[in-house]
Amino acid sequence: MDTILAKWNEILETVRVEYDIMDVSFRTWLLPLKVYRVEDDEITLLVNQEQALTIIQNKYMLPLKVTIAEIIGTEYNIKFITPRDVREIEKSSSQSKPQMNETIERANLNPKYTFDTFVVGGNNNFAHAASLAVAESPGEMYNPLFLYGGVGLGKTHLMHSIAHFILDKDQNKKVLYVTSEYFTNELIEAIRNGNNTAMSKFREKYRNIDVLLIDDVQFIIGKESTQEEFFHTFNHLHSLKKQIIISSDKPPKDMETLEARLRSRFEWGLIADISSPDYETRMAILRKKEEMDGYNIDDEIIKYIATNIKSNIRELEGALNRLNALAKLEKKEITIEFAEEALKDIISPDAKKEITPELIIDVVAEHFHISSADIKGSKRNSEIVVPRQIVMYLCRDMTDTALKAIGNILGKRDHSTIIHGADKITDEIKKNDTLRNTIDILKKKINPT
Ligand SMILES: Nc1ncnc2c1ncn2[C@@H]1O[C@H](COP(=O)(O)OP(=O)(O)OP(=O)(O)O)[C@@H](O)[C@H]1O
Repeated sequence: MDTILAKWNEILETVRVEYDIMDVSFRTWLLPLKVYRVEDDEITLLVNQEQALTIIQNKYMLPLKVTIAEIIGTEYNIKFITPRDVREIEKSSSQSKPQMNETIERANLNPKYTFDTFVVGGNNNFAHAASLAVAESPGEMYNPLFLYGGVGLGKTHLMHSIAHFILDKDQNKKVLYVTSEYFTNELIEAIRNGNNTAMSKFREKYRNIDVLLIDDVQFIIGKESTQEEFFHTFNHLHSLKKQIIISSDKPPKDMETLEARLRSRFEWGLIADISSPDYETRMAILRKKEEMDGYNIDDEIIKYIATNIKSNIRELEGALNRLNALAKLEKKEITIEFAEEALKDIISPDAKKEITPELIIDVVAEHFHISSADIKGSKRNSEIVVPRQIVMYLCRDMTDTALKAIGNILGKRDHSTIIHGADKITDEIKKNDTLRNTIDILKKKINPT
């Protein structure tokens, strides 16, 4: 497009001279033409007045085609459109975009998690190849595809990549990504409703699907009715050759307390692991992230992060974000000393193992897709208040930290506020199965054993 635009005046002038076009004709027919689009071997030109279309097509199409080939060195087809066509094109593209966005939203996908943004390295190349194979022919090759690996190593990213790939090829495919926690909570709700309609709605949702992605399946261990329901969902989809993709923190054979019939089904298809990335892959991931987010950080700093954060890609990315945010906030340059100070909590090997209120705040914030600052802050909407009370409950339950200290960390709150918040959750858990399930999962996330 740029080359054509840059040479457009020269092209018109050449047509005028070589085809001996009178001034008045030149100004009437050729000068108002605008380059609308250049795609592959076709140039689309916008004709401002519908009445001019036939004349331009008949008289000037060939001269333009020949001159463009002479000047640019490539032969293009020339197409003409009118403002009315442009309106149609823009209307239909603005309709198809939200449609795709809606499809992605309905499937529960993160638009950023695609194969394009996934860095392939020695730690994940098998899982990546298996995912690509499944994406290319869902339901045919490996069913289920079982991806496993430690925390923050890219399982979710790969699962979403498969889903995007399938939807890009066929927007009408019914694709659904859910965490096993979400599946469990929906099931609890359906059961709690106590009527057949709720249960059949639940079943219809999960069985009327082409591709089902279930993340973090380890959290259904010990939940009998969830395992039972998932077992039937699995059988139903599998028998119809619908693709199932599962992720977990460990391979099926190590999920000892999972029902045996589910464990054996998880082993039917292909099992692929993702391990910790090596240094080169960590560097490549950081560079990709830097490029995508438009950061400009010294190579020395990138190497420092890649050398020191080894086992969790989420932390690797988090370190880069944190450096960038802090540098902006404090209006400082990112030097090695700055990075050392800013990342000391992440990099210090022992700091992470201990269960601290800070760790609890981070895990709860991530779980509820809010920021740690919100939890410590003063917002009072329920999206924040409930996670904040959960933090109070978990800090009291899982750490020895004094209530006063918990209060201080949580934005200088009084110790009676902490007691009140924690008690509220203790009471609520007794009557609310969904909350109990969430607390259960949060505890496992905070203290995976
Ligand atoms: N190979 C990779 N290339 C680019 N980004 C990656 C890669 N692997 C992981 N990431 C990024 O690291 C972050 C964590 O990845 P993801 O959430 O997929 O991990 P996970 O294994 O599902 O973690 P969890 O066990 O907590 O569910 C994401 O932002 C993801 O985009």
